[in-house]
Amino acid sequence: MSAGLDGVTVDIMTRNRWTPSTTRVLDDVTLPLPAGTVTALVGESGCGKSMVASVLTGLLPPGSAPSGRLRVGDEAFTDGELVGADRRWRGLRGRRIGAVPQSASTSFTPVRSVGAQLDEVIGTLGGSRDAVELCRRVHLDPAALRLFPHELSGGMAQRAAIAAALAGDPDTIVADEPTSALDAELSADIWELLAEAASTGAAVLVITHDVETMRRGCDSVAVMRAGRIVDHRRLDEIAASDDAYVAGFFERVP
Ligand SMILES: Nc1ncnc2c1ncn2[C@@H]1O[C@H](COP(=O)(O)OP(=O)(O)OP(=O)(O)O)[C@@H](O)[C@H]1O
Ligand code: NI
Repeated sequence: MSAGLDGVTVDIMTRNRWTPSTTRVLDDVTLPLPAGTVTALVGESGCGKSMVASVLTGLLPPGSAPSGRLRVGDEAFTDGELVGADRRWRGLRGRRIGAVPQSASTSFTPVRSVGAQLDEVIGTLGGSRDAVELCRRVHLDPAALRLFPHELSGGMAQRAAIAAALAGDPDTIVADEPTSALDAELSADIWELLAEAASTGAAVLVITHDVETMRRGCDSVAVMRAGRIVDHRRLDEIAASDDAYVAGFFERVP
């Protein structure tokens, strides 16, 4: 099932001493996420990439005033419904939309084994696969289920976090910088894993700074600047852009 943002603008009300002011963090963002593909989202720090993830997961911060439309499969959320208070969000998160956090360490509590925590997620979401099957899907040795989060390597922890995101069999997957803590080889593995999830029909969005290994698993790249999508094309096309801001992200891509 495909997903996508359509003309989404988000203003956040902030209070500076006594003067309320509004910051536009997303400006008319249209980002289609077709089923079966991986879309990468790049852009300078603070340009709004994580806000796009917040829109997709219904987790915009308090004080957000959104407009526009989000589509997830056959569900559509318009304007105020985008803040995530809508009851439909509860059925969506985890089941239709899986989120992979930036740091795997934020997905797991240190006090219980990885297996116990995965079982809990599967139970809550009514997932059809058990923890061992999920491990196989993310190429994680099921022996890791007996371990505590601090006993996993960075790459293993990120695989376990992806396993948790896949537990409810979501058809849209949003990963915010899933490879930022990993070396190039492990990053490439994670991209391949996300591409594998897409090959089973999921729409995958990966927010990243990792242009060197993204070629291992991405179908198109969207570039953001100051809350707007300024370009969105295939990696080979966009890397050859004449625009200095856009091309700047791909300088080190051989
Ligand atoms: N809770 C919040 N309240 C008000 N403004 C916020 C809030 N969270 C983020 N912002 C603002 O929204 C803008 C976009 O932030 P966002 O986190 O989406 O950037 P980003 O592109 O993900 O950056 P990075 O690469 O550093 O993660 C920034 O200007 C930030 O200051
Ligand atoms: Ni971010």
